[in-house]
Amino acid sequence: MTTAIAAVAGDRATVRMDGERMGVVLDATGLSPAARDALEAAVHAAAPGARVIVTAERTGRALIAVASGKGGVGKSTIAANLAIALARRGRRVGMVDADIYGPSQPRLLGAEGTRPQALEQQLIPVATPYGVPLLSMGQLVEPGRAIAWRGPMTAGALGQLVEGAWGAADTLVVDMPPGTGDVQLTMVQKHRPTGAVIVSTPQDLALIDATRAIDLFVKANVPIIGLIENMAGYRCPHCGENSDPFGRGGAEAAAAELGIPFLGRVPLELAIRTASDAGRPPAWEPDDTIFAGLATRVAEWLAAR
Ligand SMILES: Nc1ncnc2c1ncn2[C@@H]1O[C@H](COP(=O)(O)OP(=O)(O)OP(=O)(O)O)[C@@H](O)[C@H]1O
Repeated sequence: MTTAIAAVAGDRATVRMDGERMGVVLDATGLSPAARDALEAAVHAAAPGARVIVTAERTGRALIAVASGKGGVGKSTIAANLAIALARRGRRVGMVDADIYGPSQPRLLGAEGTRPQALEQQLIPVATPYGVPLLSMGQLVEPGRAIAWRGPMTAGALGQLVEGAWGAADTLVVDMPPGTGDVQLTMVQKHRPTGAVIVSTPQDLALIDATRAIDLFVKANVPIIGLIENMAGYRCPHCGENSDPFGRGGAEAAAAELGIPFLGRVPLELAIRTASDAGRPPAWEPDDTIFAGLATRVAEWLAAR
């Protein structure tokens, strides 16, 4: 079978055994999307049953997937604020909202109701008041209709967002849907994120889910930049006192156990919710230290790679 793969793909193919199953990594650098698809189909035909992963053409642009094992942990809030905080540190950041089941970036980034224009079939990101241009699933599909989308449609939509006209952007933050579905698989297989940031809450259950999300990236050889603990402790809006209803240090310990870096904690704070829901991300405030700290760690990771 290896000879058959070499016959159709030459040295673009690297064959690995994944347990009982054959895995083929195809380097599609320099190929057009059509040639890439044809090569992938030829390898599938030459090696029936093998798992084929196509690596997208490498550009200098970093792609950071922000993911969580389950919904409602604040992944979108963290993604928006991390993007802004990275932009404030001098990176040129774009936001891809791939959360097909609950695209919230247009609201979080104060760009609700916007629609991107297309130029020669390439989507042009919309500007936001925070210097982070945006393309969102929510701009491509009527609210509530994405639920009925199947794999190929979600894969196509994700491709349109990631391959938009991002111009000078050197970093794309991708707000992933929760869990480990079609969008995640397409993301890791076709678009090869530079790294993944995992968001979790302090409760054990969320961390079990986070572990599943981490696995998906690890199996696909996508490095984990680190874990962010959100809703970590409660900061009282009246007295400013911090309390930890779910205990303290759980996520940090879990990160150590999983062998991944811990990027920091974001407290559960009424002001974060009200400002975020009103389209005024807290990372934009001059006195922000929470998201600035997270962005520093992510920027250092990007610089060191
Ligand atoms: N640190 C925080 N303090 C207070 N509220 C927060 C915090 N983080 C997120 N929230 C609020 O929790 C709610 C859920 O957050 P968000 O939409 O970011 O979660 P999510 O994980 O992206 O959810 P989904 O997967 O459903 O899109 C929002 O109302 C948000 O404002």
